[in-house]
Amino acid sequence: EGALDPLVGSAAERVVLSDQVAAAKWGTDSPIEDPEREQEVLDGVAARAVELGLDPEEATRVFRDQIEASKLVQRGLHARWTAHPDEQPTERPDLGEIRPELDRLGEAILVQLRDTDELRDGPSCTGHLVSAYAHTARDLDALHQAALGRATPSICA
Ligand SMILES: C=C(O[C@@H]1C=C(C(=O)O)C=C[C@H]1O)C(=O)O
Repeated sequence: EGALDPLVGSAAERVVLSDQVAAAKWGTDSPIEDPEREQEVLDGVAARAVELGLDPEEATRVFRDQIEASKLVQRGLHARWTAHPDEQPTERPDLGEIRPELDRLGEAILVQLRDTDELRDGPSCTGHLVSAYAHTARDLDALHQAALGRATPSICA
């Protein structure tokens, strides 16, 4: 397993969990983009980054990309469900139960950022990142591959 595989794997899990977010919001008034929740996520990330000895600005940059990737999945799925009503979700998960799962993955991502801090600062980062992306993306469909691509560029400093 490559050095960045766990980190990119957690980013992929967050992208896949965004399917549940998309289903929770489908057919409701809840918009895909919720700036207040985004700010909460980013404030929490910055505070936790300091505790872990990470640069809070770097950690925040990584999470802005995680958030954009999640919205990419949600927009992609809502477009798919509009075009193909037979694929619409039949059950609506509770957003209040999914957000703690997103927070749990966020913690994993932060710990993995800490564990890879030195490697990510060095010249081998891009190679490790491409390799981790390739391993991880194999298991994803095109939408989630695109989202993982959106989630990962900020990983190398
Ligand atoms: C995932 C959500 O959708 C969007 C993406 C967010 C994220 O990735 O953390 C946060 C708020 C929303 O803009 C959500 O509403 O929880």
